[in-house]
Amino acid sequence: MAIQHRDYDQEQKKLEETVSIIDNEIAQLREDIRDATDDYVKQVVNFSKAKDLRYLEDQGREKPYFGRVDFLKDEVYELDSVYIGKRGIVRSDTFDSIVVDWRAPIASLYYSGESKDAFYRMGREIVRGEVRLKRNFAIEHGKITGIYDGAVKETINREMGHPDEFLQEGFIDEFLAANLNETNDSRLKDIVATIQSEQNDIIRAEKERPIVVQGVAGSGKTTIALHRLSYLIYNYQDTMLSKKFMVFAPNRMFLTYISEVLPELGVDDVQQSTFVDWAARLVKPIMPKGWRITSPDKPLTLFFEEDQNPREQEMARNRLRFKGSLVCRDTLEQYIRHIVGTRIPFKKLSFVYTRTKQVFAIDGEFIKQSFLELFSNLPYQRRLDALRKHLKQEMNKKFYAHLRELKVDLDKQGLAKFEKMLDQILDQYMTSFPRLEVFASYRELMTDEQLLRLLAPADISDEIVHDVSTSTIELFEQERLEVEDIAPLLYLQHLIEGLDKAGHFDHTVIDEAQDLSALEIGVIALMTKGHSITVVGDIAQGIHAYRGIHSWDELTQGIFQQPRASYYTLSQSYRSTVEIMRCANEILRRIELPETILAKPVLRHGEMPSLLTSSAEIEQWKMVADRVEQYVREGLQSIAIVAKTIQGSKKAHKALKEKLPNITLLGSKDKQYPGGITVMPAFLTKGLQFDAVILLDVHQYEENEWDAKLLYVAMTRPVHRLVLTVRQGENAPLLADLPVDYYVNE
Ligand SMILES: Nc1ncnc2c1ncn2[C@@H]1O[C@H](COP(=O)(O)OP(=O)(O)OP(=O)(O)O)[C@@H](O)[C@H]1O
Repeated sequence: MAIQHRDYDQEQKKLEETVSIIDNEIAQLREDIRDATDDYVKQVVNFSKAKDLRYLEDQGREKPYFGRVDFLKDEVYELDSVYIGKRGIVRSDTFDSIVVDWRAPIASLYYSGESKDAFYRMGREIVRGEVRLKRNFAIEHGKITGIYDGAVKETINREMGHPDEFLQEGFIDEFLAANLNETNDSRLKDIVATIQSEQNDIIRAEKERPIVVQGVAGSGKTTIALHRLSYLIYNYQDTMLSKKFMVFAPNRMFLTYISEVLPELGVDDVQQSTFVDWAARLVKPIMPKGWRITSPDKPLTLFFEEDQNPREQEMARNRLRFKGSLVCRDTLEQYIRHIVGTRIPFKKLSFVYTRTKQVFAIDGEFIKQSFLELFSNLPYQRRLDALRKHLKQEMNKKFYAHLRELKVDLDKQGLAKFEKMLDQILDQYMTSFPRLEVFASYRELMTDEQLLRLLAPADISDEIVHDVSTSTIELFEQERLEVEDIAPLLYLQHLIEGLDKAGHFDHTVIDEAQDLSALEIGVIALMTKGHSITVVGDIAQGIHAYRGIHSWDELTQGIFQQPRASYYTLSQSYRSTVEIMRCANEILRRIELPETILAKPVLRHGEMPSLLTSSAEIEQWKMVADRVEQYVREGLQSIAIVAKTIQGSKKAHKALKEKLPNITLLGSKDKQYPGGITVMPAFLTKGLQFDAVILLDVHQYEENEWDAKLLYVAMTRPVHRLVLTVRQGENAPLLADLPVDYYVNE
């Protein structure tokens, strides 16, 4: 084991030297910032020094680095030995870098592993060479407690051959295994010491290109998207501001959950929001006064609660899917073309200059061509302004040519008079162009069935068009918008007025992106400079039958074409034990998805999932409460009791709160995940993780794609323990083929 490592003494000595340098730096920094100052520049410098000091005192001194990489540069044949830590540390007397920040270009070698032809990028330059050593350290209280050499692929190659065969089975290196076994709470943490090579590629992907990541449950998507923010801000601080970074996630609780890790990564001032909260603020100014937006939970009730009207469900599905689709985007664009084609007369513009009796005219066809071609990239309203300006220039050209021809020299007054007259004529002329108002236009399109039929693509059935317009009429009669109206309204605003550039993001992360609609992602893309977007999600976890992305092609081919998106997949799963993932994968096998890749759990074993069967409700609550108490006694800190629906979670809370007084009921309005014993509906577990999960009434999940996905999401949340409960005599279709040796029946 590590303590006996041949280089142990040498590495321990190196560590002690590093700590001693850090002690000097700490003393120096304390000295530097001791005195208060009025000088603004000094204040800024001191602020930054105080931050460095805090890091060195709190973390740097304790564990200055976690890894080392030895790199033999090709041309100079020089061996660089670099120690890598959470933050870079530079000696202030010699300016030598004693620890390299994990985000620095050269640190990339540490993550890509040993290789004969390794390289890293320094700006535009590519530095090539050979990675001779990749070493990980476990350090506690200034002592090295473990040294692990080699990246997984190389180790296996060296020792056993055929690395890919082993990797298929989730073989991981010892250092990562040691780190994962330490997982004993549900908080998201930084993984800078154990980022895997395929994760590193995503974190360090070029900033100007959108990236789309399909990753299985627990593959680290959320974690690496946040590490990417940290990487970007470190490497592009001249062109990017972290306060202009935006993270979109599915609910407020999840946002608080992820925000805990951001300061650790050195990016504590990024914006975070759900799509609805952010977009609702943008849409408010274009909504009619007094109108409201319906709760985002409403469709969940309609689709997941029992005894709902099937026709109503179908209508809602048709309407909501349409409003979130790229087909809707195309229909909105078609609407603008339709207005231009049918409601603008493009009359001839002409007037008589009374002083010389000269007629000045611009042909209607010329005006039409100018409008269609010259300004096609501008929003409609700005096109009108641009056209007016263009017509004025054309008229002026004609007028001055006329004056030159007559050899007339007009004085200032004469020119001003002409300009005034021209302005009046143009103002009058432009009244023939309808001024579009965003909401009125949207309402017209969505509620006029004939018009919608005319403008929607032919492959959208008449039934869908009918459902969209009749149910939207009903909704609007109650002076209500639904969440799915927001994205098309903003897109229409982009087409008519343009979106406010001041609110643009330097980089955007969209987490759990499969649950947003393609149009919502399209709107976010419009608001992100240079399409610098990181989209992460898992099609298998898309729980909304009525919305969401069904295939990443919708984004890679429908939105991110210029520049083209890079697409990545992650199949290694780090969260749950092998036993839990084996059961969860069985659920996924039951549904056919275009891009399903089953999760490969890392080789971390734990207890078998339990199936608790009860004959009556009262017995079930007792079993659940007993199990929770047992887990608490065992030291598990976060235990989630998960019902299929909101109603179910309320019922469970009521039934359990006497037996478990510390239990907290969570709903989508909650902002804080309190830890401990919680009860919540399955959709709310999205993205979170818990030590243990108890899934209530699994027989309620029906044999359809959406219920299977919802169950899969909930089953992939626990780090250590999974319990499923069913009622005796009830058929649980999604568990029907679960091999009996995959769980313990109790
Ligand atoms: N390279 C790694 N080293 C150590 N832990 C890791 C690594 N990658 C991921 N993890 C851990 O795996 C767990 C799951 O990560 P995360 O929540 O980011 O995954 P996800 O893909 O977003 O999951 P889901 O889609 O299921 O919500 C976390 O506890 C994270 O710390």
